Amino acid sequence: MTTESLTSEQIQQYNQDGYLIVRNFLNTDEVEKLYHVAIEDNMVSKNAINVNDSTGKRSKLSLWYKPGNDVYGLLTRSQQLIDSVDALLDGEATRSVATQSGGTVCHFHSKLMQKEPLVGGAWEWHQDYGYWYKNEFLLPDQMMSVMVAITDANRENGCLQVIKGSHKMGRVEHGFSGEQVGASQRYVDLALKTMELVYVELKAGDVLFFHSNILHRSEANLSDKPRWSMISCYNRTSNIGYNDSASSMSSITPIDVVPNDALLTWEAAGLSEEGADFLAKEADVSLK
Ligand SMILES: O=C(O)CCC(=O)C(=O)O
Ligand SMILES: [Fe+2]
Repeated sequence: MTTESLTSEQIQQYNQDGYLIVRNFLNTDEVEKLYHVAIEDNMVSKNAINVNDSTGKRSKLSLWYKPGNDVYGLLTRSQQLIDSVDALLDGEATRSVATQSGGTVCHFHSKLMQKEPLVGGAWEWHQDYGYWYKNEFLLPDQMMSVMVAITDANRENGCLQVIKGSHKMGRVEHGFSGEQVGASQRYVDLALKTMELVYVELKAGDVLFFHSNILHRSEANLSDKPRWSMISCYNRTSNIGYNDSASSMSSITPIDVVPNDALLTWEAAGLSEEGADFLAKEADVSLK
């Protein structure tokens, strides 16, 4: 794992663009471990939810709230990742206020996104805060997502696309689009008149940090290569989700941080039955 702190230029770039890519965040051994555990993880497949796109293509995802002692948990709780998130959340102006009010970094949820070759479906344009608003979190600047590429992600296998700078629009209206909830097409079209659409191509081990209000989507995976990634979402203790249904209250529970080498050196396998509180599709207000 990289041990370099984010620079002030990187923080500025995140605040300006709404996202930041850190290349080679994980080294080859770490990615290999993550990949092998993930593809053989019975708990991941057992708890996978299928989400259809508007053309009937199907994506699989497994979502849990409380980060555990499994490989994913050790990564999401690693000092390096938490320090990076801590440096990016809030923006400079409100940082000291958030810290004073106990704004420690918390883990909202993580999901393993499994976009299989040829069948892996698209995700409509949306803001993650478009969903999280329904959970009644009030402060979008205190929420973000971190995508860890477990396999390479590129145009061919349906990498993430973002509209650069769109987080500055604030929350956009969302409505149903097939089984998914998507942002108002009108506002997406208007954003694209002046803002750049960026294909976020990642190599396995690269990490993308993105603001809860950035508009993003991805296309179907029409290639013969899988596109697997883990998305971990973070919050601060100072931002209460008044309608957050997760019983673990992980979104306002400070993270039990682990050293960077835990992922490689601690004995850790896949998800376990006890502890991990998986999302059942019918339980989540934001998917309804
Ligand atoms: O994995 C993707 O392509 C996008 C998924 C996403 O944006 C989400 O689950 O919120
Ligand atoms: Fe998203």
